[in-house]
Amino acid sequence: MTASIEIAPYRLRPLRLSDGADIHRLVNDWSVVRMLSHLPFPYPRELADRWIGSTIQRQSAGQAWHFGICDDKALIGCIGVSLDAPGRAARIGYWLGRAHWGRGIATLCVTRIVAWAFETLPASQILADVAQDNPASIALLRRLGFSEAGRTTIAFLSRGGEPCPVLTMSLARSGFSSVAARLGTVSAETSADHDPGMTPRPTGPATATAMPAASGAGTVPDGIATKRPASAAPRILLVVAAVLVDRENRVLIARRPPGKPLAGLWEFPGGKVEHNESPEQALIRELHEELGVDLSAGCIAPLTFVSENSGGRHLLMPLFICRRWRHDPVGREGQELAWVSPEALHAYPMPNPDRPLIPLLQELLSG
Ligand SMILES: Nc1nc2c([nH]c(=O)n2[C@H]2C[C@H](O)[C@@H](COP(=O)(O)OP(=O)(O)OP(=O)(O)O)O2)c(=O)[nH]1
Repeated sequence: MTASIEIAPYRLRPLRLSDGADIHRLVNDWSVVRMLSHLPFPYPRELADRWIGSTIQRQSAGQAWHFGICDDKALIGCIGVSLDAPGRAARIGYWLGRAHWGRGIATLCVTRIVAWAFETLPASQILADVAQDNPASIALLRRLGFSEAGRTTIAFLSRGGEPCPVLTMSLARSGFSSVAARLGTVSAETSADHDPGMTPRPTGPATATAMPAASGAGTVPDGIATKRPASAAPRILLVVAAVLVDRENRVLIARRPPGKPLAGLWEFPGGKVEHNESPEQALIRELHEELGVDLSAGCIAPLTFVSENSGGRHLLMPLFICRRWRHDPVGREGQELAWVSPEALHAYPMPNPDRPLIPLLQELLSG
């Protein structure tokens, strides 16, 4: 499941079926809905539920990722990305309830989701379609490095089907560094934009428009924002993983579920290290979330690490080994699990960075 993303004081989290009433209340507002091409106005309550259902399906299919934007009290908007079929381009869309405009929230969220998309998805560019009469959103995207890639006309359902001129803005993966640099500088307090921030297609809660995310280039561990010069090396994606070894010296691997990048490949259980977490804390959390396993009273020892640059991002993955834990591992996120002898690991397709680990484990655990 896609994790929540903290961008204090806000939180981006996957949408839930129970968000329907909030989404309806926020979107059924002319000043918001007029910038969303595929929503009728008035916006019927049941369309919000249908849209949330469709976003959940699209995420499972690995087509789109939508997040609710939440403050400390409630959901205040949505943001998401959808991938085109070849996985080359991701489209971003977002909207905020009117009461939340003008505080830099859209800038903060779009910046973070662009970073997330480039670190997570395979797209080489991110696109945004913006009504030409939405200057605040156009300005926001320009500030983040987007430039005009084309002009078209889209019939806006919200405006009674009226054809409206739309700008397609794009940001290439190679331009990502300038966005990433802003991650360390943009805050809700310091960035005062007008952010009605809405691009018409992607995030509208009426029809199931997908939100994608891009892939493996610039990489920021979720929640870790650092400043760096635009020309610096790729960002580090800090992931922690464990080799759980049973009494027969078999190791546990998990299959990445549909909807995740690298779906279908087998990996060592683990995940991204979050802000303010040590690798050990992240490992204990991830294995509890993913497998229901309790490592806290066990013994986890550093084994080796992976350091590999691929597709513009740099994966740094401390790998721990563990022989004692509480509770039997179960695939709590629907992922397939397998206990495999080190000699048999070659038969399981794994992400490229894991391949050098196989001979190491064979040497360590066999014979
Ligand atoms: N856990 C794990 N990740 C690996 C391995 N090899 C490898 O390249 N990776 C990469 C795949 C992903 O790009 C990244 C892990 O990120 P992830 O998205 O699965 O992390 P997560 O569990 O926090 O996922 P999510 O909640 O954000 O969806 O590390 C491995 O052996 N184990």
